[in-house]
Amino acid sequence: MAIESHTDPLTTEIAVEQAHVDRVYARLGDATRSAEQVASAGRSLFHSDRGSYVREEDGTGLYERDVFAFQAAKRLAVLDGEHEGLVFGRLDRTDGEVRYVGRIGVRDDDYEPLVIDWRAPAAEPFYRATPTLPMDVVRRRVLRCTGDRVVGIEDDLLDSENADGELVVIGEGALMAALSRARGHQMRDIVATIQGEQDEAIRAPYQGFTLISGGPGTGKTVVGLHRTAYLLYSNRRRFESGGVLVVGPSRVFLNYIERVLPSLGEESVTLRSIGSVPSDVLPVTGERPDDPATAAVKGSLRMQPLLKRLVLEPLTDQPLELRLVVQGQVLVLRAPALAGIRRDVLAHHKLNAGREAAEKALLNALWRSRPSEVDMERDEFDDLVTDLATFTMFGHAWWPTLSATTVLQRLADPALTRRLSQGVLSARDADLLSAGLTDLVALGPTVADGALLDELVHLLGPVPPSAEESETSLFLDADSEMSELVTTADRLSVQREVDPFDLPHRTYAHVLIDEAQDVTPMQWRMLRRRGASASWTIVGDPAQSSWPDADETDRALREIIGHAPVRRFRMSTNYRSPAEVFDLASRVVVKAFPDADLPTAVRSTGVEPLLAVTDDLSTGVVEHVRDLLREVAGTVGVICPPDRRTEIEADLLAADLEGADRLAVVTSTESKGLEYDGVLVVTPDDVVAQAPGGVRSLYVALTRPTQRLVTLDLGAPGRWRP
Ligand SMILES: Nc1ncnc2c1ncn2[C@@H]1O[C@H](COP(=O)(O)OP(=O)(O)OP(=O)(O)O)[C@@H](O)[C@H]1O
Repeated sequence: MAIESHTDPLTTEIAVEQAHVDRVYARLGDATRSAEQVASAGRSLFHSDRGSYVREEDGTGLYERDVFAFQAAKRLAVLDGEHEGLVFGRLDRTDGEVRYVGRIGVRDDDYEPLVIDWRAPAAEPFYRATPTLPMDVVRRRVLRCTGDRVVGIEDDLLDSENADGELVVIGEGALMAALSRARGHQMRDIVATIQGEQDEAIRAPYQGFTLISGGPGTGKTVVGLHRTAYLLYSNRRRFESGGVLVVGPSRVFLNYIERVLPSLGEESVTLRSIGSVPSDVLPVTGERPDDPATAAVKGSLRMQPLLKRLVLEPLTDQPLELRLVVQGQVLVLRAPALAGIRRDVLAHHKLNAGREAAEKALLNALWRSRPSEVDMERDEFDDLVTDLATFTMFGHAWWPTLSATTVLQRLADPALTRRLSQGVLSARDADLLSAGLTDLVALGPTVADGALLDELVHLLGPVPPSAEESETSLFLDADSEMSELVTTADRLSVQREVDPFDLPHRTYAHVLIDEAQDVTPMQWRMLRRRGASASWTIVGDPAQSSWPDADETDRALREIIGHAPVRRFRMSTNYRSPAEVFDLASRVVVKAFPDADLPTAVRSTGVEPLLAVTDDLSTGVVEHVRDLLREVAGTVGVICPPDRRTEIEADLLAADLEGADRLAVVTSTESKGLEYDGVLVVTPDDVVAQAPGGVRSLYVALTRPTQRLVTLDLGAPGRWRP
């Protein structure tokens, strides 16, 4: 149908862009069909180490453009058709050239670009050009698409002097439109509206350590994820074969961010919650929280010497002497001799790898202690002794293979813990630790236990597979698998042969740590094992930290960094919270932490936060949640102290609220990194009292809303108010 001249400029421009988008999808359809034929013929020859993935570099027998189109089509298949279009940007340049920018690159039959991948250097001006530095761009256009349909356009005129008189400019800017959109349960990519300072961090070279800091809502998480996609694009061979690990604070957080990388066309990344990082060496993962005081002990570097002592501590039910009969003569090794052998062997071997050496040392000691009546050659003596059932049984009992869980569980005994932790932990901390380990076997490890178990695997050496089986069945439950997202990279690592004498940690070529301010010193040690020769991106905001000893965690991080090159980026704009909400949150945090890095909120809604007081918490919560569900189109979060959660969940369930599928009840710790359109913070004073970070945890809660904030005090205005 011809476009009528009297249609409005938006309709006309949409039709123009739709025509180009149609060409792109048509090209992809054709290319996929022909490339699949070529690829399936060539697959047996060029099968890559990534399963069904034919590498761009491996296409020796395929025409380069076919491989290219095949890759593009494969990536297209993972895009979320309902939300995200393939093409999202257009640049009109001063020289008249038009470039389209998309989630992936697509070329036409003549290998001319129809769409440039957003990560390619040619797409850089899309993110960096400004009216003061237009980089030869006259107009930047953001296309809003639903699947393959163009539904909206937002333009920025960057160089009015060089603009052709016919150039149409539409909309008030894509960023504001994107920021005002209702939020769902999952984070979206921001590929169409990445801002200049964010782009610099995204495209920074991979080597060494890239540290990204900034206050709440400045896009640190989303920038980290886009950087991951950028690194995979720009160094695919290195990062796809070496693996990329993304670590976030919790399973809830992973669920929240899990769509972002696939929507950018990247799937070969391993996402793990901090509690599930050791799942490569342990059959269990930790998602349970500890109470803040116990978590502080478990996360501290003081645990390191304690665990070392624990590994050297003989088991209580170990035999005290070895006694056996050879040629009618009794040979005996008593406790001091056994202790000496144990010490010598452990000086050179990890416990689980030391059994053979221990047996040899026992044979040596027995040989030396034999009475003269024993008359035989050394070889004969060794054969005879090793065949004795007494000797074998002694070996099992005296030098058992130990799992990390079995060893850590010993610290649930307060007397042992107090003795072993002398000079390292106070008596109070030792008791907290013991109490915090009583449920280790019954309930599985806590998040903080994960790093302790990992340290123990490191100290003990892995349990050989045959010995592991009985341990494995202890905890495996449906839940434990959900704390990580299994990707191609994981599946490959599972297929790896296990060498019981080799440390089995999976290592990665790049590691991205989000919410790094909450990583404890013991967790940093655990992470370092996964990225010993990796490059790192570390994202965080100290003002949102739950960790009581900032110096200790800084030290642990500095130790990881060593002399590697460090690059720092600071994000300065808060894209999440309206100015009215962030103003309140900043006043709360600076009262306790005057050095907090406060960004500038980019958006204002004109609606002040509502600071409410109620005499009846149940009624108050239900009323305010009902109002919020009516006022915002997207999600509503109720952020409460841990001890009120069950009661609030029950009240909300009983109230049968309309729109409850948009509603979530979380603690401030769980709300880390998440956001909701409307937020109700219940009894902020209790949040301060019960959460590990005190006022900093309340600051996290107050900075979660994208639209509305309500706080609810019980009985009288709270002490938290600025
Ligand atoms: N350039 C952008 N365009 C559109 N949306 C953006 C942009 N940058 C950030 N956002 C949005 O701002 C919100 C906050 O981003 P993000 O969660 O990454 O911030 P953060 O710095 O990690 O926050 P916090 O420290 O509070 O967890 C998200 O909804 C994100 O999509």
